[in-house]
Amino acid sequence: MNVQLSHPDTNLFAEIQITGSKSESNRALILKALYPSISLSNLSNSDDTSVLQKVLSAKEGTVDIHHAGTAMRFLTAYFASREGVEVVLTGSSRMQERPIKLLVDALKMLGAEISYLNEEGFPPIKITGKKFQKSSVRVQANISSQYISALMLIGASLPEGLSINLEGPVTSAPYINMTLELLHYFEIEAEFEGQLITIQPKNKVQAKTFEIESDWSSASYYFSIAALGKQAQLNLKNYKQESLQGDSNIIPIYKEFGIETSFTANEIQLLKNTSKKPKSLHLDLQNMPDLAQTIAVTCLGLGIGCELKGLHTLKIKETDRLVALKNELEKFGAVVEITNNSLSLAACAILKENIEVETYNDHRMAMAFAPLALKVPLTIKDAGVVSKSYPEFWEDLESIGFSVEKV
Ligand SMILES: O=C(O)C1=C[C@@H](OP(=O)(O)O)[C@@H](O)[C@H](O)C1
Ligand SMILES: C=C(OP(=O)(O)O)C(=O)O
Repeated sequence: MNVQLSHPDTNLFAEIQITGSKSESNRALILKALYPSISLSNLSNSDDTSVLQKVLSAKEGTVDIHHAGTAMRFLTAYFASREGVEVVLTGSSRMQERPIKLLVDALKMLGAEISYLNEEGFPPIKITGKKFQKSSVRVQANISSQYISALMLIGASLPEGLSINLEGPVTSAPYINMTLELLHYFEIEAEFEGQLITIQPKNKVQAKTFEIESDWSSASYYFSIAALGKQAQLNLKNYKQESLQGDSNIIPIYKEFGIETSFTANEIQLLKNTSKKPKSLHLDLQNMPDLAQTIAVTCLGLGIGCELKGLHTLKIKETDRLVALKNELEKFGAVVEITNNSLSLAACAILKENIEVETYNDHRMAMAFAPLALKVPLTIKDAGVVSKSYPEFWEDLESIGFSVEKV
C-alpha cells in the first residue's frame, strides 16, 4: 500500500493517544516472563512487541521475529539462559544482516550454547538453553546498546547475578539507563557506573504493575508536524516529565523551532504560534539515534541546513538509514553528504512536489517524511511499514487534517 499525502496547513489542533513505548514494552515483557508477578499496562500494540510477546513462551522450533531488533537481541539472551529450551531464532532478510556476534560471544562467556545457521555473526541462530554458572562478561559498547540491555534483563535471574564490563565508548546510553530504571522499579539492585554494570541476583519480585509510557520516538513526528505547520496545538496522551525514554530529550531540540512543550497530569502539549527557526542545526545524536530521520526531514521542510553526527548505529538498523536518508532527501532537491557516522544537509529553499518516498522496510522513513506533506504533496511507498512501532499512524494523521489517500 502506498499513501498520497497532503495537508492544507490549517487546524493542527487535536488530542492523540499514541501506543505504549516499544522499548519499554519489550523490556517489561522479558522481565514479566522471568518474574510472573509483574503486571503491565499500556503495552505497545506494535508488531515488534506483538512478536516478542507471542514467542516468549516458545520452548522449541523456529521462531521468526521479522524486523524486530530488540526482540531478536532480548530473546537471544532470554532463551540462551533458559535450561531445556531448544529454538532457532530467525528474522527478515534485513535481520539476517544485522550483527549479533558481540551478544552471542558475551553469552558464550557465561556458558551459552549458540550456533550460527548461515553466516557467522548473524541470525539465524540455534540456541540450546543452559543454566549459566558464570556471572561476569565483557562486551564492546559502541555497536548497539541492545546487546547490553539484553544481558541486563536476564542478569538478576542468574544464580549470582551479573557484572558487565563495557569496553570502549558507550553508544545509545539512555537505552541502558532505561533498562536500569526498569530493574530498579521492580526492586532489583543494579548499578551502572563508568564502564561497569552490576546486577544482584533476585528470584522473585513483588507483585507490581508497571505503566508503560507512550512512545517518545513516535511522538517525535508530531514535534515535526508542529514545527512544519503555521500554528499547532497538539495534545499527546500518556506522557510524563520523568520519562525513562531518552527520546524525550527532543523537547529542547524543537524549542529551537518555536515548539513549546508543557506537561499536565498525564499529557504533553506541543504549542506552536511563532515561526522561529535557527539558521542551521548542529547536533550529536548518539544518545537519540531514532530521532535522526525526524530532525533531518524537519530541517528540509523548514529550508534550513543541519549537521548531524553520532550516527554510526544508523547503518545497522532496519535499513542503512544514512543512505536511505540521502537518497530520499535528495529527491526533494536537497544536497546531502553522508559519512559512516554523520549527515550534512544544505539549506534547500524550494522543495520538489509529488515525490515518491521509498521506505526501505523502515517504519521511521515513512513516519519521518510524512510531516513534509504540510509543505508539498507527496507519496509514501509501502506505507504499512509503520506497524513496526506505531500501527495507527495514518489514522492519527487523518485526525489532524492530513489527506491520506491509499493508492
Ligand atoms: O534498546 C532499545 O529499545 C533500542 C535501542 C536503540 O538501538 P541501538 O542501541 O542499537 O542504537 C534504538 O535505536 C532502538 O530503536 C531501540
Ligand atoms: C532501530 C529500531 O528498532 P530495532 O533496532 O528494535 O529494530 C527503531 O525502532 O528505530
